[in-house]
Amino acid sequence: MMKIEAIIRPTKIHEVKDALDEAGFESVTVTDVKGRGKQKGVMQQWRGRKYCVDLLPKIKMEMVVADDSVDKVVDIIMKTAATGSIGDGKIFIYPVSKIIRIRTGETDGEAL
Ligand SMILES: Nc1ncnc2c1ncn2[C@@H]1O[C@H](COP(=O)(O)OP(=O)(O)OP(=O)(O)O)[C@@H](O)[C@H]1O
Repeated sequence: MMKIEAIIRPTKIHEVKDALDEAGFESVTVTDVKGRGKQKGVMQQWRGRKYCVDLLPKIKMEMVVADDSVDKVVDIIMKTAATGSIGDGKIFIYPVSKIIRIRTGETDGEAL
């Protein structure tokens, strides 16, 4: 079991979520976050004055899936979250040691 954590543009969340849902990956945790990548924010202008917005709003999606689903989920996120411009985001993948469904006590694959 692997956890896929994707930091994406807020404007892309519905497209990504719908595509994952259509492929049978409906379980997800979504959080509003702020962050920055290599470009360290963006310059903006307000009333003639320039200022740097250091931390940009992003969406963090977290999904735990079976090992053999990782490539498929990553592929869907790559295809739907990309615009080709800087700030498209990043995907981090971690191993998960245990899952427990609180309602039934089922574990691991049965609790996915
Ligand atoms: N190394 C990192 N560690 C933690 N969070 C990161 C890391 N890289 C990116 N992020 C998160 O992902 C978001 C989007 O990253 P972003 O796409 O700007 O990365 P990048 O490396 O600058 O790539 P790009 O050149 O495509 O912009 C950031 O705002 C931040 O929240």
